[in-house]
This record gives sequence, structure tokens and C-alpha cells, in this order.
Amino acid sequence: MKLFIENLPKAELHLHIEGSFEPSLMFKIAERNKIEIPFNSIEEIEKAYNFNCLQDFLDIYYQSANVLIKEQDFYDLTYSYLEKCAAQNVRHTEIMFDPQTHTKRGVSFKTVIDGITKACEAAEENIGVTSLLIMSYLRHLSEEDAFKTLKESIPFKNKITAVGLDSSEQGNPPSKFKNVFEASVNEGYIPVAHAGEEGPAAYVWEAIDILGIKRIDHGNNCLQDESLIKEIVKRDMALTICPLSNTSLHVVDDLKNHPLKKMLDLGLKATINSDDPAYFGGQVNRNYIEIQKALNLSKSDLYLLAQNSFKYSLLNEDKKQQYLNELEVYYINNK
Ligand SMILES: Nc1ncnc2[nH]cnc12
Ligand SMILES: [Zn+2]
Repeated sequence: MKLFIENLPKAELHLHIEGSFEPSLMFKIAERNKIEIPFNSIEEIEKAYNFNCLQDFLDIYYQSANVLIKEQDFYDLTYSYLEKCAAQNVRHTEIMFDPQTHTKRGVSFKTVIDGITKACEAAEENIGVTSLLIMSYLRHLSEEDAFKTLKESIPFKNKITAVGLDSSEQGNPPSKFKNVFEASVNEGYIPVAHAGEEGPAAYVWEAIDILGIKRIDHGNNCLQDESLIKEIVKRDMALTICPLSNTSLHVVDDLKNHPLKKMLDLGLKATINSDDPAYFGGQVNRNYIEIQKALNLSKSDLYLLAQNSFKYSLLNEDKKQQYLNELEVYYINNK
């Protein structure tokens, strides 16, 4: 099964580039930028990655991002993640980035986006991984701040496909960002949002009805509301599920109790993703491997999850079909 998963062509639809920042690269970049970090070794960092909830994790995640200053830093961060994609048969990835985490510290929007996009272009050319970008607004900040970010993004609009909403969910409902999402859609960005990770089903309703999102990041708590489940199935919207993130942040107590299989049985279009792989104990293949073991998923379940990853990507229909054909050939030859 492990080999089947490792060779399975797949897409990753929920990945924060700042969450792919491995401790070894963090030390390297901190040293070259002459920035002090509050850790002496990789082991010390890994010990600190013991979270009780989302906010615990976010506090460390934002602190680590402080060492990213130059375009080269964003390039190295992104290229290093894309190399891991190639090694895992992740053929396509949709990368979230948090501009406000960097612009708040005086790093320009241009520095961030240029570093990331140059890495994406080089990776497509050199190692054949396709990617697109999701600019995510930080929901613990104001809508006005998000508007500032939207404005800064306009000169780089052709490099960004979608807008997202992330950071501290509780107390920051999607409705807080109604106007900036409307303006973002008017600029041509596709709306997605984190909803129902720690927040209630009501936040998922708001994300789909008020923000008009096309895909739900996490969405676990939709299971609290039967009419919401029906609505998501009816609208044919995918959920980007992140198993190891869910156990690391205690959204789910044990992978054996993860609702992924239940979601598939209910007709929800689930996909498997890593969220913040450097912090949650595994890249996307580790997420597939661990959830397969915990829930005893069959090869046909895994095939469905990989199909969903391409089908509900933001790629154009031709490219989607090309990947789905490649996946089908793999499944027929390896089932
Ligand atoms: N799992 C997550 N939830 C909300 N915001 C995030 N930012 C990075 N990872 C996140
Ligand atoms: Zn996330």
C-alpha cells in the first residue's frame, strides 16, 4: 500500500508555503540574514512543535516566518517544497501564501511574490511540477488590512489565481471579510477559505453563502449540521482535509477517529493535504499513508481521493483531464 501511495499521481490543494519551512532551512536562512532565532538546534525546534490548539501553532509559525527577508529566501523556501512534491508524485500544487505576515514586517509584496513565482516557474521547467497561488488574508487582522493587501496584489494579479482566508478562526467569522472577498472576486480571484477547522458549522455556512467560496479548507465541522452536508454535496464543493494537521492541533483526537471515511460515504468530495508539513509531522504522502492505515482505506478509496485532488483543483479543464488520464492509467495498472 505504501508503494501504491508513493507512486500515486496526486495534487495538493491545501498547503501554506510558510508552513513548509523546515528547521534546517530556517537555520540556514537565519544565519545568512544574521537574524537570531530562539532555538539552538533542530531538536530544540522540533520539541517546541507540540501544540494544544490552532493558536499555539500560529504563534510559532508567525515567529519562524520572521527570518524570511529577501526574494532569495522566498525562492529557496518555495523551491525546496516543490522538490518534495516531485519526490512524492505530487504533480500539481495550489500554494497558499500570507502576504500580511511579511508586509507587516516591512518586506514588500513584490519581494514575496517574486521569490515564490520564480521558484514555481523554475520547478515547472526543471522538475515538471505545476502550481498556482492562493493569496490568503489573515482573519485575525481587520478587513481594512485585507483591502490594503488586495490593493498591493493588483500589479501582480496575473501571478495569483485565488484568495483564501486563514489564521485564528474562532471569533473571526467569514462575514467579517464579506466586502474584501466581493472586491477580490471582482478582480478575478477565485474565493476559497478555511472554515469549520475549529470554528462551528455556522462559519462554513457563512463561507459558502456570504463569501461564495468554491472550495472549503478543512470543513470538518460541517458534520455537525445535516442540512449543511446536503448543501455542500448539492453544490459539489470539495473539502481540503489535512489529517496530520487535525491530530497535531487536536481537531481530531486520534487518526482512527478521523471522519474522512464518513465524509466520503456521505458523498462529500474530500481530498488529502499536508497544511503545514514542517510542523505537523509529514508531507502529503505521509498524510495518505497514516490515514490509510488508521481507517483501513482501500486502493479504490485512495484512487477516489487522488481523483478528487485533480478534479477539484483550480486548473483548466484540459490540464485536469490530462492529470486524471495519467492517474487512471496508473490505477488500472496497479490496483
Ligand atoms: N491550519 C491552519 N489553520 C488556519 N490558519 C493557518 N495558517 C497556517 N495553517 C493554518
Ligand atoms: Zn491551512
